[in-house]
Amino acid sequence: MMAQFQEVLRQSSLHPKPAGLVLQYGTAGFRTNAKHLDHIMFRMGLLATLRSKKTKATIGVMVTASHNPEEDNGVKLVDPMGEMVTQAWEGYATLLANAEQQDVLTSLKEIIEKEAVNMSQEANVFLGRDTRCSSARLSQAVLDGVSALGGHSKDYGLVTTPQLHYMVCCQNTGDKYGEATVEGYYNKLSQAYIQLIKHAPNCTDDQKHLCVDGANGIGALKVREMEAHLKSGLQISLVNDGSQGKLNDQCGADFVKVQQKPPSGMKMNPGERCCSFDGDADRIVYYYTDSEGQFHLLDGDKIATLISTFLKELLTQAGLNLNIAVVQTAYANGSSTRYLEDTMKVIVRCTKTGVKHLHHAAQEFDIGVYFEANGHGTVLFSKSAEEKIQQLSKDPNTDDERKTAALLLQNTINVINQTVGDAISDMLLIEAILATKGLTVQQWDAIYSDLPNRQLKVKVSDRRVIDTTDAERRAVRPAGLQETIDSLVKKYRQARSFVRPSGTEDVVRVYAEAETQESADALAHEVSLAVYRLAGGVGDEPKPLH
Ligand SMILES: CC(=O)N[C@H]1[C@@H](OP(=O)(O)O)O[C@H](CO)[C@@H](O)[C@@H]1O
Ligand SMILES: [Mg+2]
Repeated sequence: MMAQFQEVLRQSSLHPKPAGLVLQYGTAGFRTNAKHLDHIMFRMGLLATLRSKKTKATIGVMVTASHNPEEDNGVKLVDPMGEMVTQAWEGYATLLANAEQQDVLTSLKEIIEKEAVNMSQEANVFLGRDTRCSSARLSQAVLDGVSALGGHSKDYGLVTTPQLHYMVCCQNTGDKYGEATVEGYYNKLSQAYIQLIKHAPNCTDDQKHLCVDGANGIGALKVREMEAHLKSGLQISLVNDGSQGKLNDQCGADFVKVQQKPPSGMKMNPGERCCSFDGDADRIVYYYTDSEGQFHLLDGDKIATLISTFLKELLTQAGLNLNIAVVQTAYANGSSTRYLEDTMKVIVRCTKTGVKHLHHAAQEFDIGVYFEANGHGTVLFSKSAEEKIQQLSKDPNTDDERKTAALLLQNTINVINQTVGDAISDMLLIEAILATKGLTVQQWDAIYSDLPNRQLKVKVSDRRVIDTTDAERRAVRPAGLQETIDSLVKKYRQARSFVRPSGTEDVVRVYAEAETQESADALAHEVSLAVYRLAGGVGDEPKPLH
């Protein structure tokens, strides 16, 4: 053990921490300019190795900064079942990341002791990275961390974030979930997709066509690889494939969602289905322009509605009594929540922002559909739900209609990456649903109409002065803020507004929705002013939008 710690010390000195630099393991891991991350990567290699020893399972490390600019990078840890690393270890990650150079061993030993990690246990770490130019170098730093503690590693190289989550889950379930290779991933998903679209007999080549914006990132590379497996079941036109443009620059899911406009490079014919991935392909949004040239966005809420409608219909056809819930955050459009509750009559849950919260809430149901409005989400099936579906599909006494529904459900399960939101998997599921239901993108969009909404950011000196409750929908601090928001909301029809400190940026986020865009904009502005005045705004006072 002594020799091992000596090796950690030696290697750590090759990955020095800039003195005084403090970073937090935030909503999506560590994320900042790539030049500050070498020591973080090395230390996350160490931590992943400890986590692997502790759980006696393979742990994943993904090097990516998702939708952030090309100059940034970041790292996320993946737990044994492919989920985000558990909260206590996020704390250890922050502790280890911020230890000054001479304190690295002390912090490491503290974690080992607190978690009673058996250091003679074998460790295994899976590594993946996105296409950023800093990612290869930073991946090497992670590998150095793993080897310093004597762990084994497998470097998958360029993969999407959800692909890495998938590999970890496959490995730790003894390949029950699938084969832990990129090829295995393509085979499982594409075979399920091909089975699903067999139930769409009249699908023309036109209907099979989809424009994909790859955000000039890893998703573009992986969609290309996947295409051959789909056997023309989907005709993809890929733009922003990384051959020219810059990663996430004027393109990608985050750009399209926030700017509410198409990415550069996308030529859109009226009514044509288009979608955008983000920089690590764990988010997707759809959109089209109508015959008047008006842009229409179909975000995570519309996706959750489409998927849950489809699943609910199949459950009815199959005669299966399984509960189904949709998990959202406060950012979900009020129209979607109302439609889900009142018309679809599914259970709706609201959690705090951040995928891990949604994922955990979704685990409490037979079938849990979760999506953030920005397009990050997936569907979870409980073990017993999967078993019931499987039994039904094999039962010789089941009539044809029920059997067909059960088989569709089974293929739906197989096309979904249950470990985490996955742009490629979500795309295949959405395409299969539209094809089997014979829906155009306009018909999907017309299921309900979004309430006009606006998101703004306010700079304050310390965003932690804002404290929220009720899944971030109400502010309990500073005094008077919630009362002010309540009285502003009362001025507008169908209005709702809330504020919360961002977990990834140094800002307070303001959300407002109302009957008209003018009202939503005015309300967002007035609430921004209230935040600025009551929560220590810095810089210029927020200006009205119009
Ligand atoms: C309003 C919004 O879109 N917030 C995003 C953003 O979190 P904030 O805590 O709001 O900065 O980044 C998270 C990580 O990618 C994502 O999970 C979340 O949905
Ligand atoms: Mg992402």
